[in-house]
Amino acid sequence: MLADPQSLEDFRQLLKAAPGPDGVALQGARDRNGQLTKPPGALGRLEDLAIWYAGWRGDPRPRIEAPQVIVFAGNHGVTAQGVSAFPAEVTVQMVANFKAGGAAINQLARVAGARMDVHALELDRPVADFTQGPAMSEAEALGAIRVGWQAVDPKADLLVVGEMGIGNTTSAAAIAHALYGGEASDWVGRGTGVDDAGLVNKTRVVAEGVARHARDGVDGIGILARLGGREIAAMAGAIAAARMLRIPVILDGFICTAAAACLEATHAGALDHTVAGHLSAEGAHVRLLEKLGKAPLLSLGLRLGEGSGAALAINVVKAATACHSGMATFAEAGVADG
Ligand SMILES: O=C(O)c1ccc[n+]([C@@H]2O[C@H](COP(=O)([O-])O)[C@@H](O)[C@H]2O)c1
Ligand SMILES: Cc1cc2nc[nH]c2cc1C
Repeated sequence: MLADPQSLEDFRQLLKAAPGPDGVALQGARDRNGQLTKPPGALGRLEDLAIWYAGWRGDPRPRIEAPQVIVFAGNHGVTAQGVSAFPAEVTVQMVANFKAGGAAINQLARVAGARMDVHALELDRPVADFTQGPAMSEAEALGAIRVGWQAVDPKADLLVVGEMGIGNTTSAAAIAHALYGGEASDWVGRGTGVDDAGLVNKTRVVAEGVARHARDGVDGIGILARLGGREIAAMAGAIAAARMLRIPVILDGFICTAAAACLEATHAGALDHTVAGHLSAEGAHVRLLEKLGKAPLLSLGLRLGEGSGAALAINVVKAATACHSGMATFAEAGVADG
């Protein structure tokens, strides 16, 4: 069994000591890719995806049979500042909807052939409003990271982490601003649909939070605790646990990517086992992905969260490995290889 992080410092050390891809499997997959019945490079990014996946799984001819989607939910004290177009009660109501199978992510997980788990994190106890103090104490952040860590099925062969949390685009914008600087307005978007006045207010809230919490010596994990939320910390924990288990991860939208960015800021390379599933319509997602050097697989104008864009991208990664592992080589098919 994968040992839990015992403290935030332990979590930092685990990130640093995490395994890389299997070099032999990577080379085997590259060699196989060069022999498949297609002009070199003709499957575009599907080829890179299949090789990347093979390296992390340690298998030059892998199959995807057990994808897992995990949705984490959390509530945010910063909603008291009027930063969302929807009331905070929607978080608990949507959790009931996930459990009843009625949300978009239930349908998308089913289409992708993925198992889906839902973890609601202390919804009756929102994290603190970060304009007033740290969103979470170290102990609270660790607790949420551990929920995410333990939620990953060691037998899964592909992972999507998604979230539900009214107010969490404010938290994600504050994380991005704290990690990458610029102006607060560079990172703030409309979330569930705030109007122009709402956007101005949200920008002020993000600027205040970052001015209060982003100081020299506060790393990605420190930022995660001070400006994040339980569902955001849980996503970070799950992404890190997947790395220990060599399970490739597909990142979802703006909030999921902000959670992931906290890991990369703490230890460069911590996201090498991840791909960006899609580009969210939340304005700053494109900037965040650029900072991480990740090109999204899909761009469909989604801005839902829940893991929806990443769940759609499971089908793309599955298609990439199906081609890679199922296609005949030139020699097997008796096709002239130019
Ligand atoms: O994934 C995204 O890029 C995304 C963009 C905008 C909104 N959301 C979802 O909307 C909620 C947060 O929006 P807000 O306006 O309450 O901060 C939260 O439940 C997210 O899952 C998600
Ligand atoms: C209805 C609703 C569903 C969501 N799913 C993820 N974020 C959401 C926000 C709202 C408001």
